[in-house]
Amino acid sequence: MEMTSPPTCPGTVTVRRNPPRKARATPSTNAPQMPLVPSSSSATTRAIPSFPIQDILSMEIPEKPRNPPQPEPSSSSPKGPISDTLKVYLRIRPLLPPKPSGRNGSVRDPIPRSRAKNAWPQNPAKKTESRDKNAKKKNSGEACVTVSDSHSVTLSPPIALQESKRIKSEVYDGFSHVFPPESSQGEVYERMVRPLVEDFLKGKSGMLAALGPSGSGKTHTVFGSTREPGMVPLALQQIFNQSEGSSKSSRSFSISIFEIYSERGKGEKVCDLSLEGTELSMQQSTIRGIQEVVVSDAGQAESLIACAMSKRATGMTNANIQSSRSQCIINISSVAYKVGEVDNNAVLTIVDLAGAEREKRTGNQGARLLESNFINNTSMVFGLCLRSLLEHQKNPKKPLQKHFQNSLLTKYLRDYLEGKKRMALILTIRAGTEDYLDTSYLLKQASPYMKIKFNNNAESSIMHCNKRHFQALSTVEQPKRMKVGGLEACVFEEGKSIGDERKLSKEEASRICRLDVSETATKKSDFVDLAEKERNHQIMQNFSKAIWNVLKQYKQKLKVAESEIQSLKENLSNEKTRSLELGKELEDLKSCCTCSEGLRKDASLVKVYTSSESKVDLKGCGSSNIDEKDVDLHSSDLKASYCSSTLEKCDSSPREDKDMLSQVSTSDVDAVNPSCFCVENSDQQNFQIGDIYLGNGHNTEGLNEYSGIEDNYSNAEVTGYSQSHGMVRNDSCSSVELDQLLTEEDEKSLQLPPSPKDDVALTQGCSIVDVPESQPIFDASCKDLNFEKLRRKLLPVSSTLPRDCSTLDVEDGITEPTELLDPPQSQEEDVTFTKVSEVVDVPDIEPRVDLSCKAGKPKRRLAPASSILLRDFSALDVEDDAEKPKGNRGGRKLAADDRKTTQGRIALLRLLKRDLHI
Ligand SMILES: Nc1ncnc2c1ncn2[C@@H]1O[C@H](COP(=O)(O)OP(=O)(O)OP(=O)(O)O)[C@@H](O)[C@H]1O
Repeated sequence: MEMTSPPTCPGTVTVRRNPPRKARATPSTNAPQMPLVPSSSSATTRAIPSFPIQDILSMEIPEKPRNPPQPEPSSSSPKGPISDTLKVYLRIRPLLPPKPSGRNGSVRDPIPRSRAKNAWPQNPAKKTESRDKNAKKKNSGEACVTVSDSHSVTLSPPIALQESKRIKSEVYDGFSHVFPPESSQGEVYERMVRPLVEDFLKGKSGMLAALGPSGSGKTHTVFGSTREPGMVPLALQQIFNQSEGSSKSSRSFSISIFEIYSERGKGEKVCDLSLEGTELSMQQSTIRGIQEVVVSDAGQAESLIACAMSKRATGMTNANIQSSRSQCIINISSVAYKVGEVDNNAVLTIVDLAGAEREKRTGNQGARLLESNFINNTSMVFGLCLRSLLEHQKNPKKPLQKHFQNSLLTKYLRDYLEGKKRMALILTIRAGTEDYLDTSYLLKQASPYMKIKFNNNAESSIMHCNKRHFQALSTVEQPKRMKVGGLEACVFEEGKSIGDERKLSKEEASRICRLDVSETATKKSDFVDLAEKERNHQIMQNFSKAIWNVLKQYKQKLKVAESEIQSLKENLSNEKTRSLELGKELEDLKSCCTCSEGLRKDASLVKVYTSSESKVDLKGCGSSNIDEKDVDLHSSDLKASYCSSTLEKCDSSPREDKDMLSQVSTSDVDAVNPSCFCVENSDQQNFQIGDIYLGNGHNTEGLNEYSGIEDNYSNAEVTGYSQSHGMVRNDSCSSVELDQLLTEEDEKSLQLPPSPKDDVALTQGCSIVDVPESQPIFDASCKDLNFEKLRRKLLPVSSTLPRDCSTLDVEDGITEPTELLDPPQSQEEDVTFTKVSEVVDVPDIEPRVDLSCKAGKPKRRLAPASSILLRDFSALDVEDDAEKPKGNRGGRKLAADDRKTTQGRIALLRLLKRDLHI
């Protein structure tokens, strides 16, 4: 019997919580979904399909953009290319050029020159001399450029510059490849162009450009010769050979070729070189109207290009027998002619630039020199764009400069110069010592990297001249200074960091001057000044714009000012007109004023009753034509008559009533009597009243008699009007109302005796003007007189009152002027008011005031201005005036004799009248 043990229970049990993960099917694969199979192996084996290896292998994977094979991948090193889109190659032209026979086999030579007119220099002797000179230099065998390796070269200065210890060697690195002088065209093509052509055939555009100084081998490299075909023929052969060999499709290509040139340096033009050579236009980066010639084989393409090159602008210079004077651009485009095949629009562009040239090297003059300026300018702009692209590729943070806008060439090649398309640039240089500056300039401009082994003052001077171009390259160099006073003088100053400063001998200086300074100066003038000119042009343009704006603003301001001036002129004219009107008004007013002056000049007189009596009663005069009211003068009137400074014009009327006249006292100054006193208000005729005393029936003897009396009295006392007495200036007389002067209080104060003699009637013939000589007549304040109360009769002549007397109130007085002042017997009696500033001889007498008569004229009116005159008249001693009647003693004394002299007075008056022509 056999015993079996029970199965043991497992100690731990693993429980799987999460469901088993299932792998998600990959959509990209076409692998079929593998179904879930049972766990049995047989079933599983049947369910698993076989791996679709054949399907996977048959799938077409899209081709990725493939970079061209790098000949020498050394991107990690500075010696390698800095970018795939820009590759810079360097080719060194051999020092000893091949014999001319080799040149004859070039592509251009068999083609006749259609532009022989561009040949330069014209002087064959000079041409030969320059050739010999260049040959000597070339035969020197000295090289300034040595190839360090396949990516770098070393540029060594000439010996003269090395001796100065200021020109040091420079290492230029980073080239995709450096082609030594002995390199062939094929090598250049294989390494540089073939990748481009392959990419082009694969649908990728690219450009090959040759850049270098004149005569360095650009054209030779690009086009080559029959024996040494250049890049273009080699590329065409590859293109068409590969196309023919392609089994899939047959392709054709179109070729367009044009040049950018400048006639005599005036602007840039684009010319089609393919067929007719018509002028083209360019918009943005596109050439309008260019003709593309479809070629089917390499021979056809080469002949087309050869024909175009014959039309290209070329010329002879000292640097190159057949120098290119334009920028030549060849475009090879792929054209699909099979139905259904899509054109990839790839373009292979090959550019042969005109080489930068120095005047000293080329010997260009005139129009050719202008071409040189254009070429140098274009080359410089291209170099600036290239430099900017190189710096941007080294440091993407550095923005690309917009130099491409400054020339048509760079505009057209913008995409390449901005790194958007692939470009292979080959720099061609010459290795001769005489080419050192040109080579150095180009390398500084276009080499990816530069390392200066030694401090080089000459280079620093160039760097200084082109510091804007090579700022990135001058980081290592020590700051140096160099004074270049001109082509003849060359004095170097070593930087402080060097310290081993050594003074140059004259020979060294002159040699350096020959080799460096002149070259530097020329180079500066050729290359650097172009940028300076461009910058100055921009500055001046902006400056002129600013000035223009300022001028515009000033013009607007000027317009505003002119409008203001115009308005001011109008206002001024208005003011002038107004002033003229005012002047006229003033003249009118003055004419009124001049009336009084005229009165003075014309001896117009205002007759004033000068009766010294308080009241003149003509009733008894017997004068038939004198009314009582006309002569009824009060004492105040008398005073007013004095104030008016007028004197009666004496006139002895021949037909006077003798009765009346006889009653006139000798001393009477009868204002009423036409033969009374009259005083010319003119200054010229002042006379003593004593001379005009009336003498009734008296002859001159009576006058003499009177004269004797006069001795006892002053003239004023006798006559009241004497030349030697008070001169009355009534110009200052203001409005005076005499009645106001003689107020009642004044009258009382006057205490004039109410003597009946005061009221002298003419009939009594005892009216005497008793004026004391010691009393002033009137002061200057008695300007305006109120004749209203005087009841004075004015002559028509006196109707025009002086202006200053305008305030005279004569309304009441001017009632019957003619009756009073122009009696029938009287010849002329003018009573005038004296004018302002009129000097009138007024007798030094004091008017007597008949206060008794004041009661009969209670009505008094005070003019507003008279109040002022009251103050003026305050100077008048009224009390004295009141006492004046006492002074009549003389008059009375004379009155006693008047009767005796009446006849004589009349005669005297007549005489006076005759003398005065009154
Ligand atoms: N690598 C080279 N090998 C032999 N000969 C060369 C080479 N490079 C240039 N030459 C010769 O030098 C001369 C000047 O060359 P090329 O005309 O190409 O200069 P370039 O740079 O085009 O001048 P330019 O800018 O004035 O047109 C030509 O006669 C050419 O045959």
